[in-house]
Amino acid sequence: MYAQVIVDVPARPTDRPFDYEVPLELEACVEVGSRVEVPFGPRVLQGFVVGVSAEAPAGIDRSKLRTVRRVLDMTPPLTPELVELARWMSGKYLCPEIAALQVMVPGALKAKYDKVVVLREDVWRRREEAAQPELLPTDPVRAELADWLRARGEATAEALLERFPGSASLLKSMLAEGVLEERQRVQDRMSVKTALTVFPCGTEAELREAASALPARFQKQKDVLDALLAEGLRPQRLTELLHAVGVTSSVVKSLEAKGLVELRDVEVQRDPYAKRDFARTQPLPLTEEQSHVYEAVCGTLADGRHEVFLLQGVTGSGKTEVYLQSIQRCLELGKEAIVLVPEISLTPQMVQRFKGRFGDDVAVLHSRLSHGERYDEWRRIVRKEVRVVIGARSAIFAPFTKLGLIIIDEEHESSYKQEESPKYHARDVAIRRAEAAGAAVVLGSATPSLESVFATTREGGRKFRLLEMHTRALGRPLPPVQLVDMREELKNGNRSMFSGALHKAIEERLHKKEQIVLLLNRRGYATFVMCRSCGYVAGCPHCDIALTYHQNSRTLRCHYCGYAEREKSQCPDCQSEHIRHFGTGTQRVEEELVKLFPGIRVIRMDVDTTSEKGSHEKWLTMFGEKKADVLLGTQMVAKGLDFPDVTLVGVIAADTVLNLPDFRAGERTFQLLTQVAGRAGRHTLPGEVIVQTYTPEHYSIAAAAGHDYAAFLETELEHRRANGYPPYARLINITLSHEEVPRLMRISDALAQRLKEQALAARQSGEDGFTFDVLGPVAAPIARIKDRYRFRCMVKYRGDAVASRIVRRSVAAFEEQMAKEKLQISVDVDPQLLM
Ligand SMILES: Nc1ncnc2c1ncn2[C@@H]1O[C@H](COP(=O)(O)OP(=O)(O)OP(=O)(O)O)[C@@H](O)[C@H]1O
Ligand SMILES: [Zn+2]
Ligand SMILES: [Zn+2]
Repeated sequence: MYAQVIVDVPARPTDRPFDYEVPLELEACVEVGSRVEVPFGPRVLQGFVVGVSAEAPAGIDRSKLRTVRRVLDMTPPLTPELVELARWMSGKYLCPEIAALQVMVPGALKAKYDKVVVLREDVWRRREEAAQPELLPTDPVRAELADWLRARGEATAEALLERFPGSASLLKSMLAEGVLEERQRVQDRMSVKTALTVFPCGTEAELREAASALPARFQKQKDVLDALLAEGLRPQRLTELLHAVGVTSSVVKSLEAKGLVELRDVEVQRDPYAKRDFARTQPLPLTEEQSHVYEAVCGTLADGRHEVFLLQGVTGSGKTEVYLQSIQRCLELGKEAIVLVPEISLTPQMVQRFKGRFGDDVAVLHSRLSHGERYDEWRRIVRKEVRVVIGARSAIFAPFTKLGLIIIDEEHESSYKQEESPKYHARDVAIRRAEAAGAAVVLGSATPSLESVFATTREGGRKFRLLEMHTRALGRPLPPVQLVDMREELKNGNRSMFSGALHKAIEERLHKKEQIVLLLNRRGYATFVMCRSCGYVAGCPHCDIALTYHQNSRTLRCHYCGYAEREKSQCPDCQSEHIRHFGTGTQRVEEELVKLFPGIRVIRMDVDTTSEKGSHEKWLTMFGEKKADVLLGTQMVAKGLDFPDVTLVGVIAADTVLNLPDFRAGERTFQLLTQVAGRAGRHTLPGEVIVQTYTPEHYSIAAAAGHDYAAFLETELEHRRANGYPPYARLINITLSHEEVPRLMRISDALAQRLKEQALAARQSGEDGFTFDVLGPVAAPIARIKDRYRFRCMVKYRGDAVASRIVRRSVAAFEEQMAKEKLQISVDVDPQLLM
């Protein structure tokens, strides 16, 4: 048998399958998707099997083929379907195939390489037999060490020295002789967690008898047996048993010596939700709008067809209940389901809703899990112990084999795009995967992305089917939104960050004991340090970006390279002392709230207060228990939260995102305002929203205030069409970086030139149905990071396959330069962030 293997070297020259022979004894465990250890040049590497065949590959000298050394897992971590998906990702996102395969398995399975020592039996025997015995080294440990190693197969040097203390020089000389050999080995970063477990040996009657036969001085041993009997002879973890009975392990060891119990290592599942009880919930009777959507999805599920639905439902319309019941149906049909939610809204509330409905049938995958927890959740999927997975972006790679339904909640979120290689978009990967599996996809949002809405229109080719829900499930209207023009406030002498209207509204809520959500959009709102006399702004010496002020440590830090310096008391340019930090961080809002409303209880949620594991959850639980009046935060308070007593939502400044150099700025602003407004008045109490802004006339802000998606869409599409931006075209960002500007400029020009030539060549060779425009090169919006200058070419294209090929070929021409002179070229297909 032969295997085609993609090896763990993420570089272009090795980005293809290599052929290996599979030894007979491994044939049973090698399949497409297996992880193997193979020799590669002088090294040993991890690789993934992407093809197997009974015949030797044509045109290959069999005697030259090297063999697979080891299969790393009994069950392949990937399915053939995922291997195929990785190939597609590599083509679409222009990343090495190994990068796509690696992103599909948990971090714990990423290879770590270490060295082991093995005994060369042939050399050993030759020496023992041929040599004159008097010339052989006489160390008595020698033979012992060889025996031990022979029995174990292999051992690390540390293990050897631990077993044979003081034998370092022996080890060295045996290696020099060639009797021992050092080999590289692939090791998993994470092993399964095990715990010593006590297994009672014998029937209940036998153990009772044994217990009573024990002499009185063995009372402790009796206690242990009694404890085991009391638990119905259930195997128990050693530590727990010792703790419960109050004895030491020697007592259990004595029982083991008597053959009454046995101690064995048993795998322990790290279940992050183990200690939690989730109250089981029943399906709610659906509203008319909900059942309309549900029926449509079920129809497709029943047919086992692939179809993409765009579910546009206003905030609070009950999309989650529709997801839950659709999944229920999917499971009844014997299939599996994946639910993607943005990391930020993977809150306990969301997890609770899914665990509550499906109990242990759900695995949860998110980045706050430890490596080990994540690995264990993932293996529950491999072992088919769960049929539903809920998680952030990478959960799309859950190794299911009978996928029936993929749900993507808040489908417009830019966090579905991975910003490092492979730079994939989970929405597009989901659709591709569902297509191959014959599964349905539901994209849900109150504010769908323009790309998705466009795909439901005639002009967009009606690729998705639009389903709408216009009313809230609990019958409340959407809350009225009041826009407050902050320029007017300033004119009227109000210099506070709260307008008169917001101030009054907060006061009212405090009086009525209702709750408040305050949003401070921090993007573009970082606190920077500026001199009031000369306008000097403290910037990073290595990156073209302002330093951010951190109050806790009184330092200025660069968010790109980590550079830090002390707070300044004097302007380095003009020596003035009027240098101070500007901008409104959440901390400052909190301070002001406390000053204006004595006794107010504020929960602040931002990167600073949620970095600890579980803190997110702690704050939200506290807020849910009404232990605070205000939930103040960044984007993370805007989404998915469902608290009945929130009746006021305030936005401190709506325009902070609008001025970013990104064509999606208007879209992002509309989405954020609509989402956060949606947190108010979701249950029985009526809600109210106050949005403070310096540009109330901006169409994004005006449309959000009117809950008018259609108006927003019309204006925004107009802009996009006029400028040739998505959804009318797609983009590829090619960023080049180098330490020297003139060199970088020359290379960038050459790349742009080559892109144009390749496009022309494609057209001349008869390719059509595509467009391909090259913009730039220009300096990137952040023109320097870590002392490397950055230039950018932007490609606007239509026609995926051709465009990818053109870019791939053009970039390939610069490979040598990339290797030789520290040029970096990074390609981002369908970029979400343009910085
Ligand atoms: N059929 C129903 N009957 C009764 N209550 C319902 C029903 N469907 C949903 N709800 C309730 O309505 C509230 C809002 O629902 P949900 O949170 O699912 O809305 P959503 O559409 O996901 O909103 P958002 O986009 O704002 O997150 C929840 O408290 C939910 O329990
Ligand atoms: Zn100055
Ligand atoms: Zn920097």
